[in-house]
Amino acid sequence: MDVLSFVWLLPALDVLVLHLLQKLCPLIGLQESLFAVWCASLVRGGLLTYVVHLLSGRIPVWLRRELLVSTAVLILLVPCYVTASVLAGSPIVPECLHGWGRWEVIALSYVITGVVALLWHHFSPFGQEEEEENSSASLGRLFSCMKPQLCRFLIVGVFVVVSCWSEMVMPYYTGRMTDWIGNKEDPSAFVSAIRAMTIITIASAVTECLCDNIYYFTMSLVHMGIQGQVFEAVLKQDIAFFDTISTGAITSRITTDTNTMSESLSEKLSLLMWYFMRAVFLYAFMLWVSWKLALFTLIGIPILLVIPKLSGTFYQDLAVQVQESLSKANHVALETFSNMKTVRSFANEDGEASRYAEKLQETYQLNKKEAAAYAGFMWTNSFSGLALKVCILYYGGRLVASGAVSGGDLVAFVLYELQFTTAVEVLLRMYPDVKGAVGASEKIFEYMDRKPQMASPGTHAPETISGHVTFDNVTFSYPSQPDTPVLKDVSFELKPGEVTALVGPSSAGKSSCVALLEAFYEPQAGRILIDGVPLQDYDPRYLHSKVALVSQEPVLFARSLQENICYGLEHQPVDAVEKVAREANAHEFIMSFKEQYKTDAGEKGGKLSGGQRQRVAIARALMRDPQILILDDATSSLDAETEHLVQSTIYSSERKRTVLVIAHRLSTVERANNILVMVGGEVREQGSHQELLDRKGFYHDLVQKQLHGFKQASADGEDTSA
Ligand SMILES: Nc1ncnc2c1ncn2[C@@H]1O[C@H](COP(=O)(O)OP(=O)(O)OP(=O)(O)O)[C@@H](O)[C@H]1O
Repeated sequence: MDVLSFVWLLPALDVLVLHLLQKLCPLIGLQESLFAVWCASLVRGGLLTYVVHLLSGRIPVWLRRELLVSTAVLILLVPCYVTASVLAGSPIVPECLHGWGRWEVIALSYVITGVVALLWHHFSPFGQEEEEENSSASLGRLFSCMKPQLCRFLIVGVFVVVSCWSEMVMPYYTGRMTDWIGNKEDPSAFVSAIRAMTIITIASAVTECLCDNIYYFTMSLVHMGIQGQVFEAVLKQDIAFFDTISTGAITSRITTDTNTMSESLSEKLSLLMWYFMRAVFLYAFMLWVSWKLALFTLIGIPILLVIPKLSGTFYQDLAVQVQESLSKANHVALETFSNMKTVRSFANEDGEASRYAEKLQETYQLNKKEAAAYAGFMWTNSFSGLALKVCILYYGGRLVASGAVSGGDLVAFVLYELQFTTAVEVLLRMYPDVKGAVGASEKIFEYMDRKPQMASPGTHAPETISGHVTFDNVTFSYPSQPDTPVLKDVSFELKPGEVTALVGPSSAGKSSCVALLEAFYEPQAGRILIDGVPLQDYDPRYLHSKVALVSQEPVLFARSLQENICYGLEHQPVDAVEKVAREANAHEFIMSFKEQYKTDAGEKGGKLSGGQRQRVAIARALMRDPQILILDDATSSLDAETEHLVQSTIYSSERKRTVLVIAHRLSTVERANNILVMVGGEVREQGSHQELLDRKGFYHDLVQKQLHGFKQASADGEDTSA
């Protein structure tokens, strides 16, 4: 069934239901009463809503939503009109009462509904079906995060009910006192009312205090849980994720977004709970005092409900935009502070300051819009609330004049009503905030739900591996640049007990081979095997305990040197730490520090020189006693003598490990068992140093160029000294 035929089917069904009801009502004795109108309308509405839901799988979500709104308007038009005129004192007009069975009334109600539907379609911000689904999904997720604290929330709920009930009886006693002042028939009534009010006030204050205490404590537990979960989820992501999303955006998500969400939730949810309970109790008391006035109040409530729904979504969108804009500003600040030396050396403090100011300006513009949306929402809310109060006073005055209610009842009702509209207003005012929190949570759950793009991790973890690595026709491009292959049909082997060197010009793809061997990415074609088993079949933890990498720019953590060397390994004996530090030729300089192995490395190892950082990083890799050791230009910052010492350790080690060395300084790799020459993402040559020199190919050219470069540099040096 197409959308159009469905839209026609609904009115046809409606007219049929109306005719049936018109015939049925007199048969079952429902005539000329308000009750009959409401019963018939509820049956009609129920049937239409059921049909919309029944066929909802075949129509778009937006149409279902709009049909439901139209159905609500359609079925409420006549009963609301009849009720309002009856409450205003007009007698029941049978024609009017049965209006929903007359053609012209049906036609008129359809015209009004059509106009409302059109206005709704154009001005309702609920255009995006996905958004709505996301919102409710996020809300569901938020509640599921609170589930573990269900018991505490139940206790809070009980306290809320007790406290609200205590508050509710106050206006009742005030009303009784008004009657006592008017009549003075029962002198003890005043004293007992005052006594009851005192006891109830104390009880209410105590329960409220207890409730708030438990609630805020529970919410901080929920916050802690969510923050921990997001952090864990981010840590599990593949490296491509960190390539595409800035560190600023990630940290903002973990800190700012979770804070915004928890703050708004803990504060607003508490208010929501209190005021909702209050509204329920207040309305019950209002019904008890005067059902007519209570019904009259209820008619005005839908007006108060529609406004926040409209502005709430607008506000939510703005809240998301503000969060994004803030995260961009954070990113600029983070990038600047983490590269402070570069900024200073280029004297670009002003440039960075204006870049930051630019981002803040964007946030400010959005904040202005957000504030305007909030102010508009508040204004419409207060205005509609005020209008409702005036109408109630007018109608209440007429009821007192006719003797339907006493003066004391009217006072009690007005007191209840004042509190009730305040409660509804607060509930509605919080709606955008809760929506804002849901907006922030959507982004958080996006991270929590994000599945790493790589194939699910393997489980292969043999007791030992020999470390035979095979690159078998590997083709690879980075996920951020899928159309630019950086490795093309690359094949080579790394044998246990041998040192293999990877050389070639810059951007040849050497580090990309390392990234693949570290399983940071997966190749688009070909396979990488260790001891004949595909890399992705290995358990990632096991793999990283067997394969260790010292990268081009090793990053140390702002912890002691000992902690840095033992990174990822717990409780290592001091002897073992010193042994690997000696092998990496780091022991001597570490001992020269006042605090020796306890010396703090500074942020990113900033308190050490480049060469010292590299040696600590080599020690860190050796500490794991890896079967496969990768040194990606890891000795580039060392002086010739230190580099020679470090290399001696690696080349002459008794441990028969597989070593892959990447180096720009070709003198470093002369002793390697096998040298692979990479150019433009392909392996062009391989062999020993001598074999490659004899071949007079790329390697020979590279060596010649470096030799020439050195000679030129020394000649320049001599000239200058002369
Ligand atoms: N994370 C990344 N995302 C996208 N492209 C990348 C990424 N890392 C490297 N590349 C690109 O891959 C190509 C090969 O880079 P790679 O780092 O493997 O070269 P290299 O031979 O190690 O160079 P160098 O000797 O200068 O370190 C380059 O063109 C580079 O721009």
